[in-house]
This record gives sequence, structure tokens and C-alpha cells, in this order.
Amino acid sequence: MEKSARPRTALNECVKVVVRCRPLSDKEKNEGHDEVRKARPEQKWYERLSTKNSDYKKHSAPLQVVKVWAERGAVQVYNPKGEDKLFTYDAAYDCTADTQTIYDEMVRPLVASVLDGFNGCVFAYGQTGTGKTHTMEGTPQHEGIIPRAFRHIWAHIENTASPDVTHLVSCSYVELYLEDIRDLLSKDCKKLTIRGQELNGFYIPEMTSVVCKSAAEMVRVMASGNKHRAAARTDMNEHSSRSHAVFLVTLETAHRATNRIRVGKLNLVDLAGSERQRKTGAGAERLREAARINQALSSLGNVISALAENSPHVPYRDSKLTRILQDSLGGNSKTIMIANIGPASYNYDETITTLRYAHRAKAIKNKPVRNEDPKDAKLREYQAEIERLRTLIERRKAAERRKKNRPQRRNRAESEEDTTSIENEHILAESTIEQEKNKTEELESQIKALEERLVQGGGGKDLINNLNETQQILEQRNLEIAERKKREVEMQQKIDLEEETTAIVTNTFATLQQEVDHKTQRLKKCLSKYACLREEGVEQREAHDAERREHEALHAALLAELRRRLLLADSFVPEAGRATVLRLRYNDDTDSWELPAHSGAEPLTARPVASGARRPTCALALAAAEPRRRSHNLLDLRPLPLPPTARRHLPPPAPAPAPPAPRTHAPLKSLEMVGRKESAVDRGRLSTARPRAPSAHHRLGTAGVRQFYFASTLRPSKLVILDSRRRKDGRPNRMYGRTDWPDGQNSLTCGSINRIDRCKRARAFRTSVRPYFRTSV
Ligand SMILES: Nc1ncnc2c1ncn2[C@@H]1O[C@H](COP(=O)(O)OP(=O)(O)OP(=O)(O)O)[C@@H](O)[C@H]1O
Repeated sequence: MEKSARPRTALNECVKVVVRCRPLSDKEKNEGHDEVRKARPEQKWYERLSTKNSDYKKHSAPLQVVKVWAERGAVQVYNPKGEDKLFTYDAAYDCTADTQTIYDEMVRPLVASVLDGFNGCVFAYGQTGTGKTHTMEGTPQHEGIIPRAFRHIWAHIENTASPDVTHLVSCSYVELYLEDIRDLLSKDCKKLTIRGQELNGFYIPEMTSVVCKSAAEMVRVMASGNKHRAAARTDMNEHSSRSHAVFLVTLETAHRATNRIRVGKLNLVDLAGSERQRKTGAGAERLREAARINQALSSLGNVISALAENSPHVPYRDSKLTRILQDSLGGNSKTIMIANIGPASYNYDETITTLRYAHRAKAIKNKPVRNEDPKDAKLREYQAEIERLRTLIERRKAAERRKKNRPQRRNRAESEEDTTSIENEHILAESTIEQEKNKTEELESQIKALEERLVQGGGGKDLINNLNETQQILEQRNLEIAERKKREVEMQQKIDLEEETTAIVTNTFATLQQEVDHKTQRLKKCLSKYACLREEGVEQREAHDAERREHEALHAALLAELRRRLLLADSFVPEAGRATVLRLRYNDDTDSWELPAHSGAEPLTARPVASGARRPTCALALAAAEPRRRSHNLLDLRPLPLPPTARRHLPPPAPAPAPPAPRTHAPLKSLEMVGRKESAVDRGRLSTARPRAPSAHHRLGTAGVRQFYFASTLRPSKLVILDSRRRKDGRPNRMYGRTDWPDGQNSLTCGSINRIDRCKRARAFRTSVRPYFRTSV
């Protein structure tokens, strides 16, 4: 992910979308999905699509809901509630298809483009446990796309070996775990920062780059990185990836004839799967991971939607994942998205969501261009370094020769008395020569090491040449077959569409009645399409609601966890330490928390120096002494002490003047008479004297204040005020207000309070939260 110069003109190319459906897992089979699938009647393609209430829907038991039409690149999802859903893609593969087929038909042409100097990206997307890692990395028995790409690259290098062509292949491997980019190839998985801007593209400057000399070496590099990759068990997957992983292969090729260098970059991305807390049964740590995974995936979804709709703003900055994938989505790259799905009805909602995103991604247009002679080509660097070392050696050798000659000349010139000194000089010269020799050897070994990194063919024997030629032809044939298959799928999709429209146009009618019947049928079709679209709208809204609920539940769970931790921190961290915590600021660029230097502007810490007179001690005296400070109206974040839970004792009111007619009254109760019922008359009498307990306390307790405190600790640049009361509909939290946290302060000024007041639910904030802040002036 090095920064590269972006050429000006490029042809648009759409993102290719492939869907792969995995077989039912053992767990799903045990739940009886398979039997139902077998019991379903076999129907033809068009019959299935036109049947609304076919027999398979009569089975109320769970069933496989996905049918893949590989020859049409279509995926049909049986909708238990209504019309089936049909999505078409560049290619679709069912559970019988192996990774080899997917590679040959879809990925091979892309890797061939990378070998030709283009950028390429293959990324697997989908719900957890649907086979993304299986597709990308595979297992020793079933190789995935990544090792296949390695073999393809090296087969090409060996086939095109010639003394005029030099290659340099290097790999990097990073993962995005909890919004941290970690270098999987460094010893301690050091954290990396992503740099750059939206317009020029993002890049990761310090990631480890390993130069490889064979496919086996690249596999070893990947395996060593995988050892550090975060994975864990969940209820949905025994070996679930907890991070998004990007394997980057950079391939540089120098042609001596043209003196040009082409650089192709291949991003192989295995995303972590979206997951529902309810299904994965995630605990505290898994929950934190899931929240970050879902957050990054939802940012990716937003980017895909924005690009598909040609929106003027694409939110790449929302997450590090979208920053890493910026070039692959809407940039300088040829991209393939592999959408992995599962067939079980249990995952119907997630499958539909994945298919919708994949369908949307089809509309993304990239602008791939060949990278020729980029500034950061390592090959050029290496070649320059070799050249420099060679001239250095030449110079050293010349100097050596000169030194050897000099003492001989001297020998002849000097008299016999100087023999001892000459001998010493000679010894010195010899040792210098020895040193120079060692240095030259060192330089030569450096050149050798550099040259070893570069792969250069030596021409070779006829037999090998023949074999290479045959392999090249084979590769060419494979590409042609893949191209033909792709065209077949496209044609089939077109034919289906044409059939539908021509059937309408070419119809001739013998009678008027026939025409009426036909048009009625068409109308019905249109109506059903309209109903379908409406249904889809409702479904999307429902899916969105479900997603939102999921986020809210996750948020509540995380907040509970945070509250637990902060309670621990509150109990053990002293007050002074907490004030420091509040001053911490997160720096997006350096990706770390920073403690800003004390500017002296903090209102609570930098009080004005008393001018000789006695310094006022209480808030009232302070305000009186310095009227200017009254307007500051600074607020202290510390919650007020709780209002008393029992009512205050008030002396009974003075007895009323004696009534004219002697009448016995019940004695007046004091407020302390807890547990006894008051009569209506008593209540009426006491109502004027009784102090009103703060209603906010009854409604909010200290929870709002506490959470306010917590929220500010969590993200000091934002102020989020939450109420932990449950709503009537059972939802746990409610947001009262949100505002910018005043910079460099650990208190709220009057201005920021006003901003809160203006925002949504301002009234609720004013009445329920404000009374709990004590003014410090
Ligand atoms: N096409 C397939 N054929 C056979 N088995 C498969 C296939 N796809 C996936 N599996 C099996 O499904 C299980 C889950 O696969 P995998 O770990 O690749 O899912 P994932 O999408 O990467 O999940 P996560 O997002 O949680 O990492 C594995 O046991 C894998 O062997």
C-alpha cells in the first residue's frame, strides 16, 4: 500500500461480483434442513420463478432457501412470505463448485492483469461462517484463492524468464483488529498508521515487506502471518476470524529493451463476517470485537451504496477498512467481490442483506490504469544501488592497484638506512590492502544479495523453453475458456430479459377477447412486480430496523461493560487522576491518546490571583467579589450529592385559630410518619408546606449524570448524555443531547449548555439533567 503516482486517463471498469453458496454445515443438517430440501419438487427455472405458492412453501419446517443458477449467474432465494427473490451477478457458484473453478473463471484474468502492471483486489464479504476464509485461504486439502494466486504468479515468472526481464516480488500482511492496523509480519505485530488523504489515496508507510523467491516462500510468509491473526470460537463458527486481513503482493517487472518498470499490486482481502450477537453468543471480549467488525462492515456498506448511487461524497474516512480499500472501490484497481452466503433458512435475513450489498456493488465503476515507472518502484532502487556498488568496487580495485605499485617505486628510491622504516610502511600498506580487499568482498556479497532478490531468467535449455511455451499456451487457453464462459452467462441473462419483452411485443391476437386476456395478464404481472417492489421496500425497512436494534443492543451491552469497568476505576483511581483522564484527547493522525500541555486557559485550574484582598471562599462570595465571573456560569461535572430519600422533617404548622364551633380534628401528621396513609384532608393541608422533591431525581436517579461522566471519559470530543431508564417499549437507553465538548476544559460553559438546549430533546435535558450540575461560581 505504498503511495503511487496516479496517471490521468483511465477506462471505467465495473466491480465484478461473484456469489458463492457453501453447503449446509453438519449443525444445520442435524436440524433437518436437508430432508426438506430433498422433499421439494424439482421445477424448471422459469416455472419456479413464476410459482408463488409452490409445494416447497407448504413445508413450515426450516429449509434451504437458496437456489443457485450457475449458468445464468443468478441466485434465487425462496421467500417463505411471498414472491421469491432473484439476483443476478457476474457469476454464481453453488456448493458443488470448487475454488479451482472460481479461480480459473474469475480470478485468473484479474491476476493476469496484475502481472501486466494493473492493481487488483479480491475480497470476500459475507455473514460469519459462510466460507470467506475457506475461499480466500483454504485448507491444505482445498487450496484457497490466495495460494493459487501465488502459484499463478510464479508460473508466469518462470514462463516468461529471459535475461531481459527482471522481476521483484514482495509481500505484506496486515490485519485490522479493533480499528487498529497490525503488521502480521513483524515480530511483535506492531501497530501501523494509515496516512494520506481521500484525494490522493491512503497508504500504510511502515508495514513490513518481505521479498519472496517462490510460491512456497509466499505460502510460508502467509502461514507465519496467520499465526498472529486474531481468531476465536463463536456459536456460528469454530474458527471465526475476528479481524479483517489484507495480504498485499507487489510485483515489479523491469524490461531491459524498453527500460520501463511495471508495478502490479494485488490486494487479497479476507474480511471478518458480520454477526448477530444473538446468534454468535458473544461474551464481553467477543462483543467488543463484533461491535468493531460490524461497524467497519457497515461503513463498507455505506461506501458501496454511495458509489453505486454516484453520490458526490463517499465516506471513505468513516473507517480504516474503507480507507484501506479506497483504491479497490471506485479507484485505480480491477476488483472482484466474492459474496459468501449460506443456504439455510435460519440465515435468511443475513443472506438477503449480503446479496443486496453484492448487487449494489455491481454498479461501482473503477478506473484501472497500468502503473508504469512509478516513483516508488523498489526495483529501480535496487538497480541503482547495484550500479553504485559496482562503481565503488571498481574504484577500490583501482586504488588497490595503485597502492601495490607505490612501495616498489619507493624501494628503489630510498637509501639503505631507511630500510626499517620502509619495512614498517610496507606492512602498513599490506594491512590496508587487506582491509580494502575485505571491503570489496563485502560489497560484492551485498550486490549478490541484492541480485538474489531479483528474479532473472537465463534463457535456458530447449526442453525447459518448450515446457514454458506449452504452459503459456495452456494459460492462454484457460483465459479464453473463462472469457467464453463469462460471455455465455451474460448472453443467457440477456436472452432471459429479451424473451420476457419480445413475448409481449410479438403477440398477435385473433380476437378482441384474446387481447383483453393478454393485457389483463400483463397488468397482473405489473401489479405483482409493483407489489414485489413495495414488499422489498418494507423488508428493507425491517432489515434496517433489525440492524438498528442489533446495534442498540450491542451498544447497551458495551455500555454496561464500560460502566462496570468505570465503576472499578472510580473506586480505585483517585480524583486527581480522573481529571487528567478527562483532559486526554484522541489524535486521529497518530492513532493514539494524547495529554495536551496545560495551556493555562482551563477555567477551573487557572483562577485569577487575588488582588491583595481576602480571597473569596464560597461561590456566592466569589460571584459578589468579581461580577465579571458571574457570566461565566461554569459548571462542575461532579454530580451533586443525592437528594434525601426521606422527606425533610418540618415542624407542624401553627395551630389554626380556634374554630367557632368546637369540633374534634384528627391531629396533624408530621412528614416523618412513614407508612401511614394520609387522609385527603391531611394531604390538602400539608401541600403548601411540603418542599417538593426534585422530580428529576425520581425520574433519572444519578444514572444520567454518571453516564454523562462515562461518555465524556470515553470520547472527550463528544458529549453524550444518556438516560439509563428503560423505555415503555423495553429499549434500554435514550439519548438526551449531544454536543461538542469544549476544547481543553473539563467543565461545560454556558455556551455549550445552550447548544445542548437547542438540540433534540432539549427540554428533557433541561429538566432532568441540568439540576444535577452545580455551578462553580
Ligand atoms: N464451499 C465450502 N465447502 C465446504 N466447506 C465449507 C465451504 N465454505 C465454508 N466451509 C466450511 O464452513 C466453515 C466456516 O468457514 P469459514 O471459517 O471460512 O467462514 P468465514 O466466513 O471465514 O467465517 P468468519 O467470518 O467467522 O471468519 C468451515 O468449517 C469451512 O470448512
